[in-house]
Amino acid sequence: MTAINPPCLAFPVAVVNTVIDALVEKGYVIIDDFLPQELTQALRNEIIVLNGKGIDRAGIGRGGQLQVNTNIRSDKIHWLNGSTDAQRCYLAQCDALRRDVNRDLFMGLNDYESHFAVYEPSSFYKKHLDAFKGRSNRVLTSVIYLNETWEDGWGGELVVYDETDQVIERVLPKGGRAIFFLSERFPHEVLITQQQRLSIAGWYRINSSTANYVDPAH
Ligand SMILES: O=C(O)CCC(=O)C(=O)O
Ligand SMILES: [Fe+2]
Repeated sequence: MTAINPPCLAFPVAVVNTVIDALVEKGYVIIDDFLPQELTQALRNEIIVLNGKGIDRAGIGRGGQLQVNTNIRSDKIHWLNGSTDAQRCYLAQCDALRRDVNRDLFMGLNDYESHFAVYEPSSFYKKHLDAFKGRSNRVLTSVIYLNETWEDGWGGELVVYDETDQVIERVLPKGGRAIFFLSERFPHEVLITQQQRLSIAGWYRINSSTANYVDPAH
């Protein structure tokens, strides 16, 4: 595993404020070079090693109701569990962001779950919402991209729609780039990729009495 050097840096205050302001103004934000390069590289190395050993196809739903439906999505995922320095650093910074968001926006987020995702060539994730209104405890979605480079023409863009189904963003999954969006407001899809596409998708969640519902699509 690659050592992280310099050791775990906090997200700069200006970046945290950009996220918070954008969530208030428009409900989403895209930030380049969100993670320090060393951390992006360490996380990328990890997912490549894990993928080499073999990781599972993502399912839809949770627990006993988990189904693998490759018509909807065809990525492979591995949940982060804090078992390496890079994961611990990433999770610690995401948790610090959670506390900052709560402090300023009173969102009451109380945890963050995240998984690596590998989209092999010809993989996709059809249009979906990460949370349905009042039926999920997922509130804020984050996606961090881990490829070193990404070129136009490789496909694999994240297409984000607004509440009236108009395309508002086409995001190239460039390494170090991050997107945050309110989970129940923005339908989105991952277009078919031509190249192996690496990322970490994560969700800030609230505790709620509706937590018995199955979160859609994960
Ligand atoms: O990788 C992306 O750009 C988005 C992935 C996604 O929508 C999800 O995992 O729910
Ligand atoms: Fe999603």
